[in-house]
Amino acid sequence: MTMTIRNLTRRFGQTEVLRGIDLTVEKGELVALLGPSGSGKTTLLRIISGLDWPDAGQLTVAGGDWLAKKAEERRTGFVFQHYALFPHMKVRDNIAFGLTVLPRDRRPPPVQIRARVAELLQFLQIPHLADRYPSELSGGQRQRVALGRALAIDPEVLLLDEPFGALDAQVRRDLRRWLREVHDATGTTTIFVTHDQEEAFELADRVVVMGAGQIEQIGRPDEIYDHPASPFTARFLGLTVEIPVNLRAGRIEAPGLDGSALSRRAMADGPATLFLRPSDITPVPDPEGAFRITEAVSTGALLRLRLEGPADCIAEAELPRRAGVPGLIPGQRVRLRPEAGQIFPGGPGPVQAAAVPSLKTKESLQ
Ligand SMILES: Nc1ncnc2c1ncn2[C@@H]1O[C@H](COP(=O)(O)OP(=O)(O)OP(=O)(O)O)[C@@H](O)[C@H]1O
Repeated sequence: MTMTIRNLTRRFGQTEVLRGIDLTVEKGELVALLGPSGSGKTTLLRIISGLDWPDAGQLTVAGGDWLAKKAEERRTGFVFQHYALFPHMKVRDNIAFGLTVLPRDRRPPPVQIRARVAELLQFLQIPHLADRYPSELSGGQRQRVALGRALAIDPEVLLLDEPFGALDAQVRRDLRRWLREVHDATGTTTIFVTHDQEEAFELADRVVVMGAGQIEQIGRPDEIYDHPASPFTARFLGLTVEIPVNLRAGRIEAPGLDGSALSRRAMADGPATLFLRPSDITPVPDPEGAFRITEAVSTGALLRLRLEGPADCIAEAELPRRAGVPGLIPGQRVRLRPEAGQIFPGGPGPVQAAAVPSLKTKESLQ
């Protein structure tokens, strides 16, 4: 079933924490809510689950009004960052919990509950943990059990709030893959909250970028990565180098910038700001170059350069250290060759948050 959210707002005192959220999640989709701390992701998830209520707006699932239903009537499965397993219950009893507390008329008989738990333990690859207590599990194992408990009731919507946030990087990666497999096998509509870009992009069918209580952009991971629609999204997705440029006949011009690798833009002439990822900048040694290397740091695999340009413009470039371009040492002059980037109208100072003009290939502009 489809979930539709329309113009949802939520205020805490004077602070508007959700400011008109519009979102549709299709049946069986895995959607990631991605955004910095405080952008309203958890508040939105809590409203969907029925743990919190909006001040205005609509939330429907399969056409039915979910705001008219209490949390326990909504059939959502919820997994939090901090394991909310019952410490005095074994794993099998934790997983069974949601079924054992159903009202008598909807509660399956004990034999069916046991069968459902056994099936989930197998499916989630944790049958060997069935008789352990939560204190005898690793963090990753606890989150597998927490997902089992959320899935036991066969939820209409599965809600995950930073479920892997407290785990180390390798376990997170393993669990991410595992979760995607579980999702593909169950087809449960899933909304996943994270502030980790890599996690959102690897896991989700669509990513919803949130900033300050608003949706900044919705799209497939590659779409968003390649074409961030606002300066906010660009900065959040790592396009942290901002260079004031001038647009002339679709060409990007700035002192010390070699824009030859960038396609022409279908934008009006005038001042603009070019947003770049440090890894998309190639510094080319050039005695006449307008940028000067002020710092070079090796992280092992990468060489990170800090560059100072005209009009106090500071840039950062990051390249594989083994590429070993000679001359990239502090004091040397370079020009910058961006391999990819995003441009927004407006010069130095606040950049217009207007929707990004569509990127055209060189061919389509000729
Ligand atoms: N019960 C509450 N009372 C007052 N303010 C609240 C309450 N719950 C959340 N907020 C505020 O609402 C804003 C959004 O919080 P929310 O937890 O939804 O953000 P988030 O994007 O999930 O952040 P994080 O990634 O840190 O969990 C924050 O500024 C927070 O302080």
